[in-house]
Amino acid sequence: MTYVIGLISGTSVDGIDAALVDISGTDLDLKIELLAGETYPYPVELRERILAVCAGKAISMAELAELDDAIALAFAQAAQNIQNGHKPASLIGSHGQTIYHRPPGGGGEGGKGRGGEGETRGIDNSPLLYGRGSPAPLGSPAPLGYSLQLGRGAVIAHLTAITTISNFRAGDIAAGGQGAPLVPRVDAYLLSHPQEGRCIQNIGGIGNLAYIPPRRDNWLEKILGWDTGPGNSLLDLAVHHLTAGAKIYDENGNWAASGTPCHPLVEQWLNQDYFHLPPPKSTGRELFGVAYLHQCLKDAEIYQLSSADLLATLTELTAASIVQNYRTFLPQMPQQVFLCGGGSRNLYLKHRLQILLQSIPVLTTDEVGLSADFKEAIAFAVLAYWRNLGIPGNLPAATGASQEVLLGEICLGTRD
Ligand SMILES: Nc1ncnc2c1ncn2[C@@H]1O[C@H](COP(=O)(O)OP(=O)(O)OP(=O)(O)O)[C@@H](O)[C@H]1O
Ligand SMILES: CC(=O)N[C@H]1[C@@H]2OC[C@@H](O2)[C@@H](O)[C@@H]1O[C@H](C)C(=O)O
Repeated sequence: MTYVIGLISGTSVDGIDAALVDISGTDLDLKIELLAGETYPYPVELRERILAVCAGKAISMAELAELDDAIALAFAQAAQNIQNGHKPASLIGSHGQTIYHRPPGGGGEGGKGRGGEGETRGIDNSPLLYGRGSPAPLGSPAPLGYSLQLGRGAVIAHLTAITTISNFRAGDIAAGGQGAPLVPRVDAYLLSHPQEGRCIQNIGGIGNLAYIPPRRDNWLEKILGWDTGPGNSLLDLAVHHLTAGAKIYDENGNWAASGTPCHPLVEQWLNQDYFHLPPPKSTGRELFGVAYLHQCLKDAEIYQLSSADLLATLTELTAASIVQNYRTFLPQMPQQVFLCGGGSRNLYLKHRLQILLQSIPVLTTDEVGLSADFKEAIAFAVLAYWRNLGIPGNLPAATGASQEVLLGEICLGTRD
């Protein structure tokens, strides 16, 4: 039994999800108990700075250092707070805050071409048109991916005096992988079923899935995972735009539910390259961000949609892109789909997924005993625990890495 803290702020940049978890076992005997889970919202000014950088704002190295420190401090504070009233943790797994993600291959599978503010690349700035990009010159190796998470583990380890593992994506990327998604291996051990094939669908800012076949024969070799595309990112940006910043998300999907999706637009948007790119694939706000929303708004002009219709249409894009990913790339459809992440609280989105998936039940991971809100934070606690035991954390079938690797860098929790 080991008390571990998992910390992550995801692509929604809404705050730091912290989980204090009691972990035992290692793979099929892996067990977790969530002792405490809390979201600590970022101070408004820090959130705005992070979002601006994610949207492509150019900052100086000094500003980058300042941002890194502010994030590390907020993560260390979250680690301290989540332990209140509990036995102290012996390990922290801190994902940090992604501010930039470029998938490998240099083909723009999600990391290129969104043309955000500050974007200086001389490429097609239309996020809807930019896709597979130009091939690398003959003889040159495909470029590795790059993924930058802020919130240095060394600072968290020092401030908390707890050994901290961070920078989880770098090892997978060095082995040629996407560096994402990393949660599917944890999902596999916590959520597999002896008879049922399951999809675990995270709907955060970005959506990702883990496909877990029934737990028999060589099931582990058949697990898949990839980023499906937008989760809530476009919805949140649209709500912010439509309310001039007064609201930042569509609570329970109520606003979208009062509108009607424009299906021709959804069909048009589903032609976008990312949805047709075979896995392994990953993406981020670099593609499904501000510039993407603006292109959507432009496309929607000729239909003269109301605000509610626009939100219903963007919600439909999220739901339909998830289902299109399943139908195109899964060896077979799952028997059950379990949602997690903030989007699982969007009742209209959940309803649309259920309609599109017809007879396949759409549930949440809460219904099988794993917190839908804190699953990602729990997963980074488990990844740290594995790293500490010398157990690899990536799933090459999900990330495309050439091999299993140890994920994360260890900073000992010693104070001078
Ligand atoms: N009650 C709710 N109704 C509708 N949407 C909600 C609700 N609660 C949360 N959300 C959505 O969930 C988002 C946050 O989800 P989550 O914390 O899972 O994302 P994330 O972890 O930042 O992203 P990612 O998984 O891509 O890294 C919010 O920005 C909002 O859009
Ligand atoms: C670069 C990065 O932070 N990617 C996130 C993001 O958020 C959802 C999706 O895109 C996912 O694949 C990944 O995170 C989760 C935690 C993962 O690695 O499994």
